[in-house]
Order: sequence, then C-alpha cells, then structure tokens
Amino acid sequence: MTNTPLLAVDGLDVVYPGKGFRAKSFQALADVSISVGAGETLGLVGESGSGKTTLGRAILGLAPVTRGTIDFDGTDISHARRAQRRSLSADLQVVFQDPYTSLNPAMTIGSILSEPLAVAGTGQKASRARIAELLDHVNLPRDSVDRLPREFSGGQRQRIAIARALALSPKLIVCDEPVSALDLSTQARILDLFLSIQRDTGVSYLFISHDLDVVRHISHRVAVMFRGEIVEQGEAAQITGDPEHPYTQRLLMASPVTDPDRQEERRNDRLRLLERQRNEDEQAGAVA
Ligand SMILES: Nc1ncnc2c1ncn2[C@@H]1O[C@H](COP(=O)(O)OP(=O)(O)OP(=O)(O)O)[C@@H](O)[C@H]1O
Repeated sequence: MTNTPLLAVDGLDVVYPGKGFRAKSFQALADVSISVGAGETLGLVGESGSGKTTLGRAILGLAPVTRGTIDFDGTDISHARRAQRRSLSADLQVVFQDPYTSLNPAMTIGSILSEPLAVAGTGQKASRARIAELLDHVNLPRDSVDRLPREFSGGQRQRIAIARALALSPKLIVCDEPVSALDLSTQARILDLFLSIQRDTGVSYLFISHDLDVVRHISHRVAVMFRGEIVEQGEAAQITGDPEHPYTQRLLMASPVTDPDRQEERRNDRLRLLERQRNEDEQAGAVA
C-alpha cells in the first residue's frame, strides 16, 4: 500500500434530474469525499437508499456529477467523455451484485472473457493464454470456456464476473454488493478470493455492502454513508467495532451477525457500545 491515493473523490454532489413534467430533481450525494490507496480496500457501508451505488456509478461515469472532482490515477475523470472512459476501462472495472444478470446468458464463458481482451487489441493466441490464466486465478476449470453461464452456480458465476473484471489487470475494481446474492459459505469463499487476488495483483477495491461483517472482513478502511453523505470514515476495526457516529452505532446494533465465528466478537462490540452510551447519558444528565 502507498500513501498516494489511486482514487480521490472530493466534494462530490450527484443530483438526478427530475423525469416528466414538474417532477422534482433528487440530490443523491452531497459533498462526498473519499479516497482509496493503491492496494487498499475501502468499504462503503450504509442502508439501502443511502447512495452507495450512486457513488460507485459516478466513479464509473454512469451517474451525473453535479459538483466536485473524481481523481483517478492523477486525472480528473468526473466529466470524462466516452473515448476517455473507454481507455479507462482497462484500469477501472466493476463487479455487480447479481451474477445471474451481469453475464450475457447467450455467450460462452470463453466469449465473455475474451470480449475485454479483444477491445484492448489482444491477439487470439495471447487471449487464449490469458483466459486460461484468469480461470486458474478464480479457481474454475479451464474447460469452462465452452460452457454457458446457466451451467454454473451463483458463486461460480461471480467467479466468472471477477475473472472478466480482472482480464486487463485493472488498478481499481468497484465491487457493488458482490456477495449479497450468495449464501453464507459461498460469500466467505468469494471474499477470500477477493483477498487473495488483492495479495497477488495489488488491485484496489471500493467495496460496497450493507453488511458490516462483510465490510469488516474485507476492508482496510471503511466509510459510512447516510442519506447521501459520508458521516464517518476510518480504520475498519474501529468503524465496524467501536463507531463514533450515532448512525453507525445504530447500524451496528441492528445488523444481523451473519458469520457464526464473529458472534462473540459482535456481542462484545454491542455491550461496549451500550456501556458507552450509558456513560454518555449519565454525563449528559449530570451536566443538565
Ligand atoms: N437514476 C435515478 N434517478 C433518480 N433517483 C435515483 C436514481 N438512482 C438512484 N436514485 C435515488 O438515489 C438514492 C440513492 O440510491 P442508491 O441506489 O445509490 O442507494 P444505495 O445505498 O446503493 O441503495 P441499495 O443498497 O438499495 O442499492 C435513492 O433514494 C434512489 O431512489
């Protein structure tokens, strides 16, 4: 990890224009600032509708930037045009939540993986070699190339989506709830895959999730989003275990403990939080 951020979002506003006659516009992000270093994972956590996906989409050029900058690898890409976006796609990739809809059902795995390589001008022989390497990397058999997405389980499809994102060795992958559609044991295996890929390649992740346990497992740092604003950010263990902001505290108290190995740890976090809230209430009472 280096100190120079690979991605620096500064003072970002996103306002969705109203649709139809008299429909109101909607401000989905207000003054959002985050950064992701090379080889780092920033977890982005928050309730449904808080604006997490909108931030990911703004970085990918899919949501309108009204104000602020998005610096990626030294260039402001907040208003990048199509040609610049295309050249960025080698370095900036995405993995979506739903492995059932994110892969074209009519294309073989070989065609899905060769698409980004062909766009980048990779020759057929080099492309075949790269595809074999990618399948090894995500632990899928090499003969997967001739099969269709429907022949794979949800976890395997997410491995294919990850392989596709890795094809051109990106610097940053925006991961938008990439394990939410998977069962618990598959979630754990895919999270481990994300971690081992990062160890091997040094790729950075902006990892979007509503699940504090998932975010704690995968992230170096965590940012918490509430109603379109970042209300708190810091080291993953601190934000997910001993948060300062009342909203994050509520998230911690309300979130289900998905990982059985973490139940004890989470119980202790909650007890510590309750203790702190009681002390703060007592102090407030003493002052009043
Ligand atoms: N294209 C759009 N036009 C208008 N409003 C939108 C659009 N996309 C999202 N929104 C609104 O912006 C807000 C933030 O949505 P967003 O999908 O970014 O939240 P989220 O935290 O990712 O939620 P979820 O976890 O449910 O996907 C919501 O109120 C949503 O209705």
